[in-house]
Amino acid sequence: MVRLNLDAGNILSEKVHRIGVIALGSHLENHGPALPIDTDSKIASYIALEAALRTGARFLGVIYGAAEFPYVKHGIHMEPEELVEKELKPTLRKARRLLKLDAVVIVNAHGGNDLEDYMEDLMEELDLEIVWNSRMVEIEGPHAGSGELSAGLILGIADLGRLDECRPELYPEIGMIGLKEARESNREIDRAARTCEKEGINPDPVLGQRLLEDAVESAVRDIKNLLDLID
Ligand SMILES: Nc1nc(N[C@@H]2O[C@H](COP(=O)(O)O)[C@@H](O)[C@H]2O)c(NC=O)c(=O)[nH]1
Ligand SMILES: [Fe+2]
Repeated sequence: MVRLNLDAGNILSEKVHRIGVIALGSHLENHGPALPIDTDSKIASYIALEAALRTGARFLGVIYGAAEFPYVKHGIHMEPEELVEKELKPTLRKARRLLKLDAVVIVNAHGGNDLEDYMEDLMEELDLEIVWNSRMVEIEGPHAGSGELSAGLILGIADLGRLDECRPELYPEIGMIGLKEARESNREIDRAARTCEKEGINPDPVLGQRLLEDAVESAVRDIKNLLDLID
């Protein structure tokens, strides 16, 4: 049996090898003409990878698939139960077994992944400490709005040459301004839509950097807290 060099690399401590960081977003979701359909997965993956690089935690990649409320129709999504049972649970089970993990931080960057209430049972069934981190969704503001576009600008996935086409009458998903059913069904979405209507879409690299840094530092804090938790 090979003895691994657990003390090597930019690690917080040898225990950090037992903590995984996995990204969860959405790969198939319209974000207007200036951002790709997998914007949420790319933002989540950046945050998860950067947090792993800064702490030495295991980067576990990205989950395929995403959930969404039925009244939000801007992409291709699955039911939350299906995402948990068919994607998240088997992936975490395999990671725990193969990498001998004791804990995982799930970095979510898609507003429709309303999975926090599933975490308790998941921890129980997998005998795994799990932290659900949705910091980016909490701070970015409206869907495909200034916040997401600015983060996309920093990641190099935003096409500002198409900014003049970023009009809700052409792309109703922007700020969810044109998603009538979603706005009538969810006060949060309606509020975000009204903010977007008022403020417009303004790409700002300083805002983008600040949002991403805030989200990465949030995931780093979760990893540090888990280090104190696992013995
Ligand atoms: N997709 C859903 N989003 C939201 N909320 C609003 O959208 C963004 C999330 O956009 P993403 O592209 O990152 O998914 C979020 O910041 C909110 O402004 C929902 N509303 C939740 O309360 C939702 O149900 N689905
Ligand atoms: Fe999303």
